[in-house]
Amino acid sequence: LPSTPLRARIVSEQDITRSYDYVVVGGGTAGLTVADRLTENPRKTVLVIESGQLDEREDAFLVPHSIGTAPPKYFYNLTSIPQSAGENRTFFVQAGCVVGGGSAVNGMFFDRGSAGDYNLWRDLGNPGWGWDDLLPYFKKSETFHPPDSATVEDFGVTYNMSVRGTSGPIHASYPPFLYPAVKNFQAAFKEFGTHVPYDGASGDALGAFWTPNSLDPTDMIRSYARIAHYDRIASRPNLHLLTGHSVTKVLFHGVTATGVEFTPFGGSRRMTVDAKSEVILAAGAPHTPQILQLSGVGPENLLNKLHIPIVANLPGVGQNFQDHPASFTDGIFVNDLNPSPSNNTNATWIEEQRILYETEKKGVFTVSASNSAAFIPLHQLTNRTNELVSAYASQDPALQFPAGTDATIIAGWRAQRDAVLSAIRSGVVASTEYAGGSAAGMLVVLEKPLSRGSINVNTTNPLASPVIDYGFLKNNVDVDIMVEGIKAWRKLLSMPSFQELGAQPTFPPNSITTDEDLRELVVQTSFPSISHPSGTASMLPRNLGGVVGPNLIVYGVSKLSVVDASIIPIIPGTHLSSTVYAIAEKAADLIKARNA
Ligand SMILES: Cc1cc2nc3c(=O)[nH]c(=O)nc-3n(C[C@H](O)[C@H](O)[C@H](O)COP(=O)(O)OP(=O)(O)OC[C@H]3O[C@@H](n4cnc5c(N)ncnc54)[C@H](O)[C@@H]3O)c2cc1C
Repeated sequence: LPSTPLRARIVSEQDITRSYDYVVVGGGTAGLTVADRLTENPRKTVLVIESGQLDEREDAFLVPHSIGTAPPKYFYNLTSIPQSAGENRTFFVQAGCVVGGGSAVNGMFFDRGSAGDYNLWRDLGNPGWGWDDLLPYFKKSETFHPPDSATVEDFGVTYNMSVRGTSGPIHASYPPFLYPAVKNFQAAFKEFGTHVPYDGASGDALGAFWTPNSLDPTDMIRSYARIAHYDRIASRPNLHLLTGHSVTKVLFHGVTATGVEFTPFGGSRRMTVDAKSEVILAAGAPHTPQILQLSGVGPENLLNKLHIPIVANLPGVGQNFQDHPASFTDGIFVNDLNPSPSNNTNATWIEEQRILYETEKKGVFTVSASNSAAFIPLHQLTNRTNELVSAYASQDPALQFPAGTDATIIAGWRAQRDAVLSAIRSGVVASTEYAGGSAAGMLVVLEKPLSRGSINVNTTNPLASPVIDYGFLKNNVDVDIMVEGIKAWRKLLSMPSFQELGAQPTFPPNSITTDEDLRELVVQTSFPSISHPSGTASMLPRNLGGVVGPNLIVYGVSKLSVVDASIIPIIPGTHLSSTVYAIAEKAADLIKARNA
């Protein structure tokens, strides 16, 4: 295993001082990024409180090939409520409970959305949050390492250094190993008629393109918030990280946040600490709304029901919950190339590859998620775009929510719906991602769902799980678009470059032909999440159900901000980690500026 020295210093309860300039709640992707940037000023003190522990440099965290194998102790035990539009199935909600949060356990796919994705945020009432505004922060967050010349020559990987970062803390690079069938994936999309962006990170993430991983090419290990934003700076005396402790609520004097209450993870003893300048919430989309609601910031009727004293009535807290639902497809390549993912079941080959990784940092152990991406606008998938867009447009927003839903939430959905439909019509956002690249089976992912879920507390016990409702497939047009995605995948397999490999679909089987039957299959077998929870403290105007404004300060209170994936108002067509780093980099600048 890589032997980078362990540098992290964590503090114990006894080391904590009475007050800090900033208390950051959650030492995950966004929280550690913000804490790093704020402690660049040696006169500012920061305490990060994190429920999880430091990982112990297990392969599961560091070795790309081991993604998805972190033991359960590094995850929260969260399950959704039964999803009524998904045959009442419940789903495990993946959220890392470890220093680094999602960045420690994710699939290391490191891409960005299209300019249209972020411009939707800006145009919904968030000046300063469009693509042009965020690009400098995407760049600031990363150091991009170009692929080696063999990869460029063999696979035709293209990249544009002018949109890449060259000195940021997170390393973005290509593994020195790619499965040969990835070439066929890229070629098949071209034959299908999709656009091929030169670099998907340029704001043009519409089509089939190459994308790096969050991978440090020096050691060929995961690059993530724990190493990049904590180990790297752990010796700063103005930064304290308290692990194994959970924040139970934000403390207020009137409507001014003054600090937090916290407890040993899973324990009952309560302690408090003061924040002189700001309490910064970065507990991730599942937990940030829970903390807000328990602190008295949330929907009035919910708080009243639980006898939680109201600090600010904010109906949007915990609403507008989004993720990327996906359908599973499968198939075979009768004439598969060698090596292929099926080699991973060959013990001899794997042992050779392990040795290759340990000795030369090469081979399949450097591979995490795929390096090819396909994010396709709706009109490239189907000729039913107008019909599907009209079906969404004719829906009554009020009918999307239970009776009694606050009018601002309904108005917010209507505004999002209209903006998304206009973006779909003009083809500036992707509707479907095909995740995979080296096999016939791919995840068909819905990028712009219009179903919305919620995350709410149903008890005042801060250690209980919140009630997680994905709102999965509640909007029937989402199902239609997933069906179009599966039909297009079948067509894709019939393209010459996939036929060269003898591609044959096995699931859904060819016997399922009608849209009606495919709809039924989607309802029965698709799932609500590829671990991209977002939107639960949305950055939107207050009259549209927003929780924070473009300055990320929570409405109705002062000295309290949110900086994690919760603020995303409309989920972008991308995996979320690089976007969360960019949000956090921008958040840090906003916080620094207002507390200078
Ligand atoms: C399994 C998985 C696979 C993924 N794959 C990819 C991928 O391949 N590519 C990609 O780009 N994105 C991927 N993502 C998504 C991406 O990693 C997340 O969107 C991103 O990390 C979220 O960052 P965050 O700061 O909002 O939350 P997190 O990084 O989850 O941070 C929240 C932190 O707060 C802590 N916390 C929670 N409650 C409390 C409390 N009460 N007190 C103190 N601490 C608390 C948590 O323990 C956690 O460390 C994946 C996510 C997961 C979970």
